[in-house]
Amino acid sequence: MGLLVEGKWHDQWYDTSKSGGRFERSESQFRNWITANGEPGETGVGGFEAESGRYHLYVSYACPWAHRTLIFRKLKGLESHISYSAVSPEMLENGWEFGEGELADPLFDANFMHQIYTRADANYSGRVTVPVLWDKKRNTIVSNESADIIRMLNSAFDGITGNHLDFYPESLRSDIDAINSMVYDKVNNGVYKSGFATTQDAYEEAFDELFVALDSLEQRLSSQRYLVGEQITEADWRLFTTLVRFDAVYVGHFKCNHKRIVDYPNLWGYLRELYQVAGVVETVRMDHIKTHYYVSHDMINPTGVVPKGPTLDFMAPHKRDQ
Ligand SMILES: N[C@@H](CCC(=O)N[C@@H](CS)C(=O)NCC(=O)O)C(=O)O
Repeated sequence: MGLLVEGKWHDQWYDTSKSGGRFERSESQFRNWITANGEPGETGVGGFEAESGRYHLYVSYACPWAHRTLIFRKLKGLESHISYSAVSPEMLENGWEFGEGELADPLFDANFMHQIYTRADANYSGRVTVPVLWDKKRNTIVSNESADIIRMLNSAFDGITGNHLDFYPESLRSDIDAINSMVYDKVNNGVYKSGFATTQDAYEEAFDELFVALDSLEQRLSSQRYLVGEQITEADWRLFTTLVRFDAVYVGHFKCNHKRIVDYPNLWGYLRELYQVAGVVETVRMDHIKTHYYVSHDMINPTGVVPKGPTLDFMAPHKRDQ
């Protein structure tokens, strides 16, 4: 694990010394926006129009942020329009790396993800994260922010695909934004704040906030089917990718062990329902998920031994429609 400083790779773990042992996530730096006709999008930069075959998505199957983008590519019918490839699950001294066969880099045959970043910006300083949405025409990174990428995929290509499913409908936007910001801080990022904390206080603070949030989501899902009512929105997919990793990884590896998702009847049924949505199961690679976390974070798990369990029956009937 490491980062680029003015285009040079440095192998170093997150620095929590100035934040009282707290893990602080850095902001994504590539924030361009694809729109139907290339007009500037939400972040104000134009010139990236939706075109079939122009863009490539680099993901890790292990990563919950990248996983969101794979789900949107699938549900929005973009498979023949946006190519994708996955990196190896182990993230070691060179950061994310490409592998053999389906884990190779199909565009440049690069060895490491940091080489994709320096192709876009030879002097880039910052973390080398996935997902990355690459523009084959302008030879640069459109975006390395999953929250932005799923918004683009939600609408920019509708004229090409004819798929008008809308996971961010106008009338629900303020509710979606509100739940997203709580879920991001306490749950999506909350599990990382718990797992990467280097002091007892920082860990307990993140842990307590995480389970207060999960309790409130459990409550919410007792009276409504999805996070903002009766239709699946972006907010549900953003929560899903954390929930699906929770019992297999976050409970043990990130010490989020007050309760498992299977102990919450509503969250567990909801998780199974989302998992069973057509197309989603192919985006979930539990082998990559477990290997990535347990092997890559050697300051948390120095032996790199990957636990065999737990057994999770995501296909059991969810009965959320009753
Ligand atoms: N805000 C980014 C976060 C992406 C992110 O942190 N990805 C992790 C993998 S789960 C990563 O690549 N970490 C490498 C690092 O921090 O050096 C997004 O949502 O796209």
